[in-house]
Amino acid sequence: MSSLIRCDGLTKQFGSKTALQQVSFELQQGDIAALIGPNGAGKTTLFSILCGYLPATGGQAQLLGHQAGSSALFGRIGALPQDAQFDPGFSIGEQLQFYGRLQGLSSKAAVAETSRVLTLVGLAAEAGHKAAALSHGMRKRAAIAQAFIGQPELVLLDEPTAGLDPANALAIRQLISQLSGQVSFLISSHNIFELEQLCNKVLYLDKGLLQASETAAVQSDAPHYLTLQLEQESSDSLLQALKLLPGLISVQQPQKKQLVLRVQRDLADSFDISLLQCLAANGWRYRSLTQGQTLEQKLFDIA
Ligand SMILES: Nc1ncnc2c1ncn2[C@@H]1O[C@H](COP(=O)(O)OP(=O)(O)OP(=O)(O)O)[C@@H](O)[C@H]1O
Repeated sequence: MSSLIRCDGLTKQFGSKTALQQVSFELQQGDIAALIGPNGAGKTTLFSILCGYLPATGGQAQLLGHQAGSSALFGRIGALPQDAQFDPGFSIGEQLQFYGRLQGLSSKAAVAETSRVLTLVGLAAEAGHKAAALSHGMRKRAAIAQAFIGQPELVLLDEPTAGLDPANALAIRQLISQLSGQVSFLISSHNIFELEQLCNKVLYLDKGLLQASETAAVQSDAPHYLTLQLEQESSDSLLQALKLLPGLISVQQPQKKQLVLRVQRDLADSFDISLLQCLAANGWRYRSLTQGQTLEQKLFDIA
């Protein structure tokens, strides 16, 4: 298997501030890797160096066998920067076409590619809209669409689900899952749980240091966990309704407003959808729905 990303002793200083300290790791083609860490850990700095937006202060970063920022990587890598913005003066479609032209596509190919990537993220009908006319979730999906223009081999997504509601976040995870096999991914997030199902590698960064680099090795038959934080206390009728959902193995109630659901892994995606539909249909409001319970515990023995 050939190398997807290889970093050796990567260091980044901003004046006296060390954002990355001797970071070394290697990912292989086909990997779907999670880059996890708290605020200020250095995730965006690492992304920016890999994308060629920022030079490293020391060490090496290679993607697909080339130095980060090399012209040989042009068109082979797609990226969603954390603060991706659209120009308010042009429609989403016009901007994606322009981006396609910058990648060297003909006008006709740029139009076709824009239509392909907007369809991928479920926004084909919104091509003529300006960013201001789209919801936050739609803007995020449009920015993700941009990262897929030109069919890159590697896509870097910095916080692709930040600020999205559970249904939109699920749609993004499903898209990534659907494209895995054709595209390799490096995805950053604060939340290890939401990437648990998607990723086969985990890089854990804290204070600029790579604390752990692990193979996730989630077994295909291991149960999937969901933590549901309710706005009100749970009730018997809610528990009864949840028990009817296909795929549920068991429910625990660690706190009055919190439920931990154990779900069959092969039904996890359809379970998420039926759970959200069940909550909406019964008017049960929830504060958050987070994925998983196991991976961080495996890495750090928190349990
Ligand atoms: N341009 C800059 N100038 C000075 N310091 C910076 C700069 N960019 C980042 N830093 C510092 O480097 C460290 C790492 O920041 P970075 O944005 O990479 O973290 P992060 O893991 O992406 O955080 P978050 O999850 O909050 O986005 C932080 O201490 C930050 O203050």
